[in-house]
Amino acid sequence: MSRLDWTSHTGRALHGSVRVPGDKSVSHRALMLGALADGTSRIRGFLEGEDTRATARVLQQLGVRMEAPADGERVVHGVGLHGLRGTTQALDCGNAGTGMRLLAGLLAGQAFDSTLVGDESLSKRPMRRVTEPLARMGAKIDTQDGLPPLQVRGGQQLHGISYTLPMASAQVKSALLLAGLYAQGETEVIEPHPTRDYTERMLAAFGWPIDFSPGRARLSGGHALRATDVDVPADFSSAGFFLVAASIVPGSELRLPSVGLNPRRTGLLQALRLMGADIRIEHERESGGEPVGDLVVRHAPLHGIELPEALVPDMIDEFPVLFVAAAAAKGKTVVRGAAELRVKESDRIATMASGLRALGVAIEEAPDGATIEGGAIGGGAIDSHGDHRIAMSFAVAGLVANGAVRINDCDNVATSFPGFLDLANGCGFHLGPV
Ligand SMILES: O=C(O)C1=C[C@@H](OP(=O)(O)O)[C@@H](O)[C@H](O)C1
Ligand SMILES: C=C(OP(=O)(O)O)C(=O)O
Repeated sequence: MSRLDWTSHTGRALHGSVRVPGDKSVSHRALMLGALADGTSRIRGFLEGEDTRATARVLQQLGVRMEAPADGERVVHGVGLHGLRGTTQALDCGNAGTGMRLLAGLLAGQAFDSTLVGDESLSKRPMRRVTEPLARMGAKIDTQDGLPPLQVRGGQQLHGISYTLPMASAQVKSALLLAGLYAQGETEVIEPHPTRDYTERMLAAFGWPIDFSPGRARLSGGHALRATDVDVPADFSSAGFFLVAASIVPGSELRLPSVGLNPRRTGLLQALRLMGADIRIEHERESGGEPVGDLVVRHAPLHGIELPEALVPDMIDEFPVLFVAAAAAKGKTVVRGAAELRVKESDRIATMASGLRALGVAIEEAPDGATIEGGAIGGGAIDSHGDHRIAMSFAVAGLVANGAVRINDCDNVATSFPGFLDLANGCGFHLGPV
């Protein structure tokens, strides 16, 4: 297959209003809960990304009818908690860790067998973190040495457990809560550090009794989900590329309307402010049970920081672009406590370190982070390793580099951010296919 490469050049100052697409985490969950609900749910602001479309296709393979009346809209005809139909076909989650891990929990309680598969990158990502606690609940899931494909055996009676997560992971928490819908008794999940709570909030919105507070969630089986409409906010992680871009390009000012501001997602905002960024929140409001607001970011000189470790789970997907901000900042930035980055779509510590080094940036890797010497970024060629966030982060680096930045293998940007190229060029990037 031919791979799409991009080149990013310095352009003009960034200006305008950038409407980034819908939140990926919320879109996956809205499809899943809509599918299991009684009645019809309408999702607005749905992310038309490859990850979330893969989840939609999997649910359709399991007998859920869905319509797409417009771009960014889905009507999901729920089949009820016990209405999914098994299929002998493999269920392809594409590139999405979220899709596969949440579906593993959801499928563990069904009466039928299923097989979950993924692309090359997903096939290397650890699944024992979900299969082990699910097995404690009575699930039977076979893996290839802890890796996909997952063979989920149906017909198992699950029972609730109390489980303390060994790592901060909203995906593992959510997998257990979804299995908990089918379990006898109570399922409790305790986290070492609170993570995004979309599953908990959305279960409550679909009428399932759930008790949750930061770091803890508890529910019992034996209830029903009631269809409800979901308004998906714009994805803070997608906004993150523009927050860094406008911060580092002199003369820039961007407005990012209606961005989801769930506090478990906005660690990058705090990190950038600690570095000296000028980011304002306007029109803060609530939409669909989630805080949203318009972000206004202006250029400001950034300086290096020692990133507070407590922020790490709240910005787990934003490290690639934070590394670019650190490379463009004055002084040294130290990141620790972020070992989870090594098991994302790529090893994001290693891919960022090799990419930044190729652009002449001094960066030292640690097992759980990196130390980055800010200063000049040069031109050069980097490999995204098929990782969407790495590709977009280096597109941002190109804005301030002393020469063109060539980014290999950018097809995967469509997994989380379809339309990135046009939105970026519309506000002043100088980015295009090679
Ligand atoms: O629950 C979710 O929607 C997600 C949780 C995070 O993964 P982990 O649970 O592995 O930290 C994040 O990296 C991913 O992009 C989306
Ligand atoms: C890690 C990510 O997603 P997932 O785990 O769903 O593949 C991401 O989008 O950065």
